[in-house]
Amino acid sequence: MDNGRDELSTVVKRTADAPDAPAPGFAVMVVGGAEDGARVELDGSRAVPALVGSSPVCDLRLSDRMVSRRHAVLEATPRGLRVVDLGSRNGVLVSGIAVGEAFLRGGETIVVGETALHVARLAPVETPPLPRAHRFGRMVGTSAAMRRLYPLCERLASSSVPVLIEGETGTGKEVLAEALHESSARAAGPFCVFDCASVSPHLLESALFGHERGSFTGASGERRGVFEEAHGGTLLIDEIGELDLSLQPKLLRVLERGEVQRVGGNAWLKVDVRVLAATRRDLDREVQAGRFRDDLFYRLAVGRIALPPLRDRHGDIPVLAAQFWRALGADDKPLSPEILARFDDYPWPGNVRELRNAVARFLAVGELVAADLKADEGPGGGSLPSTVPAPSGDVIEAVLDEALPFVRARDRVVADFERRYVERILAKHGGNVARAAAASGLARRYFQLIRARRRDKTNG
Ligand SMILES: Nc1ncnc2c1ncn2[C@@H]1O[C@H](COP(=O)(O)OP(=O)(O)OP(=O)(O)O)[C@@H](O)[C@H]1O
Repeated sequence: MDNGRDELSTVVKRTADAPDAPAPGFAVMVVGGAEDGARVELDGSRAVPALVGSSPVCDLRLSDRMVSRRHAVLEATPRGLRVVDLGSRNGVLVSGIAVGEAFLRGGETIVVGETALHVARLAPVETPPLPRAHRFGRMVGTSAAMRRLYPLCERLASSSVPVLIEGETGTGKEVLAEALHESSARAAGPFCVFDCASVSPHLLESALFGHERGSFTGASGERRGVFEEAHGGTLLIDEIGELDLSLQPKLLRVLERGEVQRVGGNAWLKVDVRVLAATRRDLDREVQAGRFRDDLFYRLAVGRIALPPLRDRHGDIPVLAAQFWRALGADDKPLSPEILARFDDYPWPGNVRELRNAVARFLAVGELVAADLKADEGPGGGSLPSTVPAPSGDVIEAVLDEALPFVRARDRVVADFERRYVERILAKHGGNVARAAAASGLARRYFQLIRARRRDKTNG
């Protein structure tokens, strides 16, 4: 497996509060101590974040023993240099005051552990014009935030290095992973997705690496793991932040050796797989908190892309809504400006997925479902249509036990309800879709849509 970190160590990350205007540039320099004079520059046009800490992955690596492995993150934003304490042991001081997060203008001194860092603002430089591309594969977006990402996506697609894709739920991490695969030299090979959150912990190892017959109770036959399935292609390990600490060294070994060992087996099997990983967690914090191994992070994040939330993609909502409107089978009539304006005003906590679902519901029902677009009800406010009956307690309990974020938990409950509902009503009507749709009181097109969505999820 290729680990061309040196060529492609670029990290592009945009944060929730970074609008489209280019950010000013800053230089942060160590003053005194073993690393006196070491500096990092944060390019305003690309908003490149930098890690400060004692870990080898850090852009500003400090040998100060009072500094945590991942102590703080620095990022150029239009509001100034953003400094965030990553939960360090000894905190971050700006001009003598302890801060969790602060925006600096330049001229300040940041103290981490016993090390002082001087912040200087750089003179503005001419920034290259944004690329004109409006999409990367199936991933659509005309906003500046998205267009800034496309050149990096192109570069990463043409290499075989592991890539870490970060972003809130529904921002399109899986779409991007597939687009990277499809634009790569591996496009003719398989694209496999493995969701660490959907497999129970005791089956994870066998699902990833396979098992030999009789290797544990219930292993009646041998089984290939997803690494073997993805041989010659790309494997997306979704929700990598959920991977149990005990399995992380095993995954690291596979990435280093390019070989897997099935559970209960002795042989090492060669696998040619490009690994992409996705997470909605802040892995920098997970590493700092000791829940994710630094060395595994280093292996996975050779390339790193953070997808911005939809609320920061200025101009993308109408483009995406129109695209979904057409793709979901609407006739030639475009979405009305009133509906687009209401979409544009909404913060979309469930991001592009929530927008797609809202368009699908609008298409099916012909009007916005009353509970949709109520931004004041908290994350995902009210996008559960009022026509959906309460799911059974066992499903809710199971989802609650997983302690997922609200939007994701709600999606799981609705998904489970939809699957069971469709199966039940189809069975009752002998598999006849027209009769099942009529009996459920849904337009046939909407019924088919739910059915296809469930099938996609089951296959995916
Ligand atoms: N930029 C985009 N262009 C077109 N469709 C998109 C885009 N981003 C997301 N989508 C659509 O939004 C939905 C959610 O996307 P996806 O599953 O890739 O999100 P995700 O970030 O992986 O979500 P999660 O973290 O919940 O797994 C899909 O239906 C996908 O097709």
